[in-house]
Amino acid sequence: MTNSSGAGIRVGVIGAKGRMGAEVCRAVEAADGLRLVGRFDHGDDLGDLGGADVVVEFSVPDAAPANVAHCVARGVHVVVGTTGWDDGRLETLRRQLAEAPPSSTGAPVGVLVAPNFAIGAILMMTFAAQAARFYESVEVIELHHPDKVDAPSGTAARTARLIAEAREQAGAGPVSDATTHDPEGARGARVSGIPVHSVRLRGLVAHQEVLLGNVGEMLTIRHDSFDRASFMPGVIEGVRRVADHPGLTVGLEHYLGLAAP
Ligand SMILES: NC(=O)C1=CN([C@@H]2O[C@H](COP(=O)(O)OP(=O)(O)OC[C@H]3O[C@@H](n4cnc5c(N)ncnc54)[C@H](OP(=O)(O)O)[C@@H]3O)[C@@H](O)[C@H]2O)C=CC1
Ligand SMILES: O=C(O)C1=N[C@H](C(=O)O)C[C@H](O)C1
Repeated sequence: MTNSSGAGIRVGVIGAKGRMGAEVCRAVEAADGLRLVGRFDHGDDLGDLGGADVVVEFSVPDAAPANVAHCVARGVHVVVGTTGWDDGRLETLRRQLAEAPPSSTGAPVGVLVAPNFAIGAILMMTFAAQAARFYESVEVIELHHPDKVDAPSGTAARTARLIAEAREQAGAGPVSDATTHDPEGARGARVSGIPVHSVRLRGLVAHQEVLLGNVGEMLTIRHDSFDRASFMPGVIEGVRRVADHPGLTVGLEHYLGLAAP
């Protein structure tokens, strides 16, 4: 995409003072053909978004829907990394997109909501969904830094959902679990019927294991982000391609040929 003036893609960042937002600002400034035109954070007036063609949103789950709605209502494409997009929020966003004005090039607005931009995490989710139907037991363990405000992680919630969908399509039954007494919640959360366990530990960044078990064997699929740099190629790819994907896309895998279009 180039904008109407042909001067590359003008990019705004919401949540620009945060851990991810600051990293995204650096990555945009270093990327060919992208120009950082606005940094916005808590309390800032988003206004005309600095004239951005594409906004990258990394704030907090309770703020992201209003920020994205602001962009969409102004015909600005959005790449969203913030978590918390349940079915209700996604449905509201679809309605907002249906009523949105066209973008600056006249094309319909595109929004990409991606729970994880790291290529390895996307592959982990894809592999887990492929493997899920072959195993009696599946559990997800996500491990993150202790400053993270949401649990389970957006990636774990998405992984559990993809696993559950794959199992349902294959006619696999519920995962085995004889537990009848768990007053402290030691068995973790159930997301789409899949047990999910959240660890918060100083020193960690973002990590996940999917454990799949059968009689006599276990398959472990693990991904580690040791540095937030791991998310940047995916974010930049999203910025470059979001205008070619009108409407709502959930998951960067749809831009990478890893999922049905
Ligand atoms: N999709 C992916 O690949 C990844 C997603 N994430 C997700 O991204 C989100 C941000 O993570 P992280 O950067 O670590 O969090 P941070 O807390 O470091 O950053 C969030 C920033 O957003 C600001 N903020 C709060 N409210 C608003 C608002 N209404 N408008 C604009 N900015 C606001 C915060 O300001 P203040 O602190 O002053 O409130 C803070 O500067 C989380 O949901 C996280 O799970 C994280 C990593 C990768
Ligand atoms: O808060 C984080 O750090 C992360 N959030 C995303 C999530 O909740 O899945 C992506 C990644 O795990 C890092």
